[in-house]
Amino acid sequence: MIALTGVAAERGGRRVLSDLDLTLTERRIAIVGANGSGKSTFARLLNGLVVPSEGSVTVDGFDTKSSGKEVRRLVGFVFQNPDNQIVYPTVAEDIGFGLKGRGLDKPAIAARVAATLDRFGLTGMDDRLAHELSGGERQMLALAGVMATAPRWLVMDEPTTLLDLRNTRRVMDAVAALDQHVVFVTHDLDLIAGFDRVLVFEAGCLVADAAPAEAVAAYRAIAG
Ligand SMILES: Nc1ncnc2c1ncn2[C@@H]1O[C@H](COP(=O)(O)OP(=O)(O)OP(=O)(O)O)[C@@H](O)[C@H]1O
Repeated sequence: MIALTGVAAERGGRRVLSDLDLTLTERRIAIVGANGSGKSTFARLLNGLVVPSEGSVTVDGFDTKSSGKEVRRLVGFVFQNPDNQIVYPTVAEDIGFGLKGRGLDKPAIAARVAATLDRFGLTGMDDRLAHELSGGERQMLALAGVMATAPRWLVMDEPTTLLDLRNTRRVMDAVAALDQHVVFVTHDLDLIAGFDRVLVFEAGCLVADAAPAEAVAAYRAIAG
């Protein structure tokens, strides 16, 4: 469970989110709202990339302020642009990187990398240079790299924005197959129809928190 208690957050010294009191337990949670409404900031609060200026955020009891390391193991984060998280030249090295420091020996890392490539449709791409992959392949690599570390929660910040229809479908199919809890930030309202819960942000406030049909109607009403 992720719990936000009396949370406010600042970016660049300015308050951009206020009055957040909610618990997240569902498996598929979407975050929608206008540009600048605070969606990315909310997503970043969940894994400690941003810590609250007021209140607290806890993940399974670990506070993001005082237990950042534990929180980042529990909550994986996928950025809009995969280039922000692919750090190693080849596909296999990049996935292996995230597994270092977890008490796995070399053969165990190799086995986990191979299984992950398989699972995300990247089989045989081990030695491909990440920067030579297509945008869709790079986003799958970013997702695979995070999932290889087996987080309990996955936060995705507009992961399909740079993708064409086919690759968007590919990412959404991969997400649908995950056992993990997923928090998914998007402007594409078609993608979230089957989600359990949708949070709507407007000007730094949570203004609707409901099932998709009701939340999307509230969002459309606000957007005019
Ligand atoms: N690093 C930063 N420094 C200063 N201000 C920031 C920073 N990041 C975000 N902000 C500001 O915080 C507010 C909320 O931004 P945030 O990125 O959370 O919104 P968003 O809803 O994700 O927007 P978008 O849909 O455009 O991605 C905006 O006013 C933005 O300008």
